[in-house]
Amino acid sequence: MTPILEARGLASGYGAGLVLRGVDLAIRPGEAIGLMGRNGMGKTTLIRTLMGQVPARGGHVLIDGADATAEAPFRRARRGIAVVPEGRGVFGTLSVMENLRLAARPGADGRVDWPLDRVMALFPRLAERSGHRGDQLSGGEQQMLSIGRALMTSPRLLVLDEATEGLAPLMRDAIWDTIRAVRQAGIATLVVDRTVAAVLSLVDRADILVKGSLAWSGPPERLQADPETMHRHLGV
Ligand SMILES: Nc1ncnc2c1ncn2[C@@H]1O[C@H](COP(=O)(O)OP(=O)(O)OP(=O)(O)O)[C@@H](O)[C@H]1O
Repeated sequence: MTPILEARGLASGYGAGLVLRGVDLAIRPGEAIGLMGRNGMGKTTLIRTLMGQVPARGGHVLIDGADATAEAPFRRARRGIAVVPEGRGVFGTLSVMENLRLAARPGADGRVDWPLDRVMALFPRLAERSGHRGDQLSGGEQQMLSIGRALMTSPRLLVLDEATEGLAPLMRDAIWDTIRAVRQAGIATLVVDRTVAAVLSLVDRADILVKGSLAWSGPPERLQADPETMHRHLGV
């Protein structure tokens, strides 16, 4: 199956420093991938380079097998890739409903897989607070809203960067349940999260970045059976 999104020998960085040093990674339709690695190894930079927010300095980004390395970020997003960014990206002065409506657009082939009522059904908590302003929501509710906004674009691939960071345990569980539901709906997911056990319980494959290249890739069971690798590359 042709990957939705692929990095081939991808290199990028900031200023004089190189962060990614030739990353190969592919996400196929319906796959759930855990992008893992210790702090500062380049996970967020990889997401930003895949989406075009950080320019590639070498290698290629492919979307559906076609070179997209020079494509603008909004064009990549229109091909059905939605990112829930670290830090959430909710409009604080707009209501929950307005935040969702503003994000709405049809998916890559014109389909609307996630109309407002389906998003509201996934997040009853947001439905109850539909008139509240973004900045009146708790951190977990803002995270739900951010995921809801991403779903309003009917993505084929949802990228989640630190979606559970800073949330209380119950709220974390609610976010993991949501990611599971998104997955079951057939959407591919690329998940970056510090909660290693939760990520491994969810994904089909773990890809571990070490110093800007892919150091390990395989099924979560194989990683869990290898405490040496878990400790060396993930610090657990
Ligand atoms: N805007 C920026 N300008 C300069 N350097 C940056 C910038 N963003 C990240 N870096 C540096 O790039 C390296 C990789 O950071 P990145 O955020 O991609 O790592 P990460 O694996 O996502 O880690 P974390 O879990 O800490 O976010 C780090 O050394 C970081 O300091």
